[in-house]
Amino acid sequence: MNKKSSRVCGYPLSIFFIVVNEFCERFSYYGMRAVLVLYFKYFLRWDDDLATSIYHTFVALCYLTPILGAIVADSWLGKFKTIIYLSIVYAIGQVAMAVSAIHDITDTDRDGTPDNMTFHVVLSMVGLFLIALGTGGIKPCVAAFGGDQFSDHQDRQRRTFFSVFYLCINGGSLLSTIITPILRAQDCGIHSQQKCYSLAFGVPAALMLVALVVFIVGSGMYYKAEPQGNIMLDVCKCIGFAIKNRYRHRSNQYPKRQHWMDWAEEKYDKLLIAQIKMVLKVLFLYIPLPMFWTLFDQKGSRWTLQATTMNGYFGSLVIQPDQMQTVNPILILTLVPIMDSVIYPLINKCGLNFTPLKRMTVGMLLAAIAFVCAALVQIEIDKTLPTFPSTSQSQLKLLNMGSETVTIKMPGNDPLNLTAAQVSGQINISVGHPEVRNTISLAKGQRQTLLIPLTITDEWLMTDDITSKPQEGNNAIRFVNGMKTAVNVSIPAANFGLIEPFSYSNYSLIKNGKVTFTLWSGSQSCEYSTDFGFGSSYTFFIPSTLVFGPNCQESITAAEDIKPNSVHMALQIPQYFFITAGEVMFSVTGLEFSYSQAPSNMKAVLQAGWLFTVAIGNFIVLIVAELAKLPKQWAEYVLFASLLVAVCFIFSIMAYFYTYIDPAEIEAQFKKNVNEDDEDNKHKLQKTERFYRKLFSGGTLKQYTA
Ligand SMILES: CC(C)C[C@H](NC(=O)[C@@H](N)CC(C)C)C(=O)O
Repeated sequence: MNKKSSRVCGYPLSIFFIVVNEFCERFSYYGMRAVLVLYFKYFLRWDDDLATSIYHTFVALCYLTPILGAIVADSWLGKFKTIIYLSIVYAIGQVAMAVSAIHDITDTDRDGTPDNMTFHVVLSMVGLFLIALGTGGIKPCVAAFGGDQFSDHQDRQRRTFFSVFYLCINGGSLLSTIITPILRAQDCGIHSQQKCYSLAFGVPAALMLVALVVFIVGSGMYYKAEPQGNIMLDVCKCIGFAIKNRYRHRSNQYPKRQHWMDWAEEKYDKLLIAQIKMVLKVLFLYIPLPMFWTLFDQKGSRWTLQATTMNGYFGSLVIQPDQMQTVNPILILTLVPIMDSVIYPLINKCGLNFTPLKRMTVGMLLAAIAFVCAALVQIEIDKTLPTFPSTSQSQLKLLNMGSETVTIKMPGNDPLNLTAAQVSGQINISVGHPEVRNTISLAKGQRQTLLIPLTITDEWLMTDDITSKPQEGNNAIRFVNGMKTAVNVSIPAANFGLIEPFSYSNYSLIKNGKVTFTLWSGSQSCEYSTDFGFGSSYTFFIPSTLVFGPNCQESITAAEDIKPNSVHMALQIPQYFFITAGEVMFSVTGLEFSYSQAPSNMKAVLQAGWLFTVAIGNFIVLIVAELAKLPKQWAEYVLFASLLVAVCFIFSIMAYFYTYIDPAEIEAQFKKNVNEDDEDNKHKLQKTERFYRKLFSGGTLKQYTA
């Protein structure tokens, strides 16, 4: 094999183009993904369920298409051409997404909304399909192509390459997940200014083109392994023949063979059989691995939801719940160099042989620890959550809208004095109590507020209050108007509308931070400013005594229906730390392991097998979450952690019996022996065969040194 491209510090120069390509491609992918759900929801106007389902289907597809790309690369086009062609498909997909997000194209009435939504939906779905084909298709090829650039003796350099490759993945994704949401938030358009999704998709499209150009520029420097015919078809036929032949010779009269694949020997090349054995051995080892990804991929779902129930104020910096996910790539950028240059060498110095499979096992355990941390944080959060009424209970609040003190006697409760404009705390009442006055009807499982009018003999009003934490860390706000005139309340982001006298508005969701409400009654106005945290709910009461003017703020009463989140988001950092440390040990190692243990003609196929474990992991999340349906979130985290520990135990046993191989060495031996036909070499061939028979039945070929 001639792999003599120009070298810098012992590394082939060609890998520079490959890692830059990966950086740009991951920027493109994660940047587009960061705004995808919002595009579905706010541009295509889909509901939450549809948006989430299509999003997850897209992500799952991105991890299924690697198999397609790998087969094309290993059997037909070779990795280089596959990367070029699929990158073009990918870039077209990104451009289609950017064009689909230009509202002006179909906005014939120029009101800012597209008039032919079908056009935008179809174009974006075609775009997403092409992107899934492209990103998934090239993924196993780029990693394997990078590995191909190293000579067989450059194990150490190749390991460093996979670490740098992983750094580029995370550098690109980190940058894009910060940048594209900012681009989306800009206003742009020809006839009307709207949120700029076209720019948020356009920049990733441009980066994909850059990735393609960079990859082509390096063309003259790459080592390009030629595909060796339709290898996947040969593999399938060979396996099929071995199974059939074994079945035909099932009777005891036929001598047993070392490995069931040896039953293909009558028809197939010994080298191919040996290569299939190598692949099957690794694929067998992959069986427990999806469980790691099951936990890992919950960062983007469960953990982000957990963050929405937490307080994101870091001093003057406010972190939004979904921004917590960037902790993962940030930690990757710091942990990969630390592991490579400090931790692993230190472990080595201690005389421990920290083999790839041991690293992966430890990575799994770290992920399980991360979920135990998540469960502990959840228990803390649960302590701070309001107690909502059970199905046989009602909760009632009283708000005295009058200017006199009233005394309220409730069955089973002490008399309660409420001064003017005062709101009581929650009162728990068992519904169906015989003494409850029939003038108010309490609803089971509900929180309600009884608005006591200015004149006590007037009709009493009951409001239905919020019975769950507002979603996504928002604050649910409403106004009660105790004045004799209607009041209009607005803020730049929401309008509560005109609130009639002795009436109340619906809840509006408001983001955290300082908000100034403007109250209008006729030509008179009043400004009311307040600071919101995350996940609270308030009822603001406008009393009959309100005097519009500069000091009006003091007359308004804020009744806290749900406390703002108090458990700090920083408490999620340990779980992010453990899952990322686990990822470095598991994923970076697995990437390199999949390359190093694959036969030369199936490198991309094994990379695809590795990525397939990610796809399966994502499906397991859906299945376990559906089946388990645990009432407490912390219990679900503990369940996932326990499942991973169990799987990790099985994996460690499988790993114990795994023998590391050097595929290049095995292949070289077979090729050499097949080419020589004298007696001596026939003898050698037999010796080699005996050697590999021993190997595939569990002997030790290569002592792995980290
Ligand atoms: C499944 C992984 C091999 C995918 C890998 N992801 C990461 O490296 C993450 N740490 C990135 C983060 C932004 C989620 C990838 O190739 O994207």
